[in-house]
Amino acid sequence: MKVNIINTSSHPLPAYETDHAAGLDLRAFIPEQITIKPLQRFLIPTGIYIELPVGYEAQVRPRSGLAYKHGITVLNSPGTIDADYRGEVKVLLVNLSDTDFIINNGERIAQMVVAKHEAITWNEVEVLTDTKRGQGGYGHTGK
Ligand SMILES: O=c1ccn([C@H]2C[C@H](O)[C@@H](COP(=O)(O)OP(=O)(O)OP(=O)(O)O)O2)c(=O)[nH]1
Ligand SMILES: [Mg+2]
Repeated sequence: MKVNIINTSSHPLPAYETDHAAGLDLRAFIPEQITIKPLQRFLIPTGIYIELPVGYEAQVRPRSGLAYKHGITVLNSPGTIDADYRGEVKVLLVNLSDTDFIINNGERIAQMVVAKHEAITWNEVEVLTDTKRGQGGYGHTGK
């Protein structure tokens, strides 16, 4: 599927890094570098603008390596890019480690998965159908 994109950054377009990867890696488009201090959050520009087909969304997800090695994750994970959004794609990173983390311009900071979604309409009723689980949740089935 072809998706319209404007790239105002000086970096390559978001890309699948392996043949069958689900996520397109997003690169930081920042002046030089930034430092994210412990527990600090940072909204990082990518310099890209996309136009998703109606019925699709893009999810902004963490990169596992950054999370595992440095405690860097996407605070609002998964971030949601709506099909009608025309602004710059931005990545909200947070540093959950106890040390500063430096991000350089052009570094791959997150990944974006494009997915189909349903648009529903509500059928408002008085009673919902019965199930074995019923209203049990939040650990209802045990540890
Ligand atoms: O990680 C993200 C999440 C969102 N967005 C953009 C695209 C999305 O379509 C828009 C709104 O996001 P969302 O609906 O999650 O935020 P909101 O706080 O509900 O804002 P709004 O009132 O604009 O919907 O912000 C990003 O660039 N990156
Ligand atoms: Mg919203």
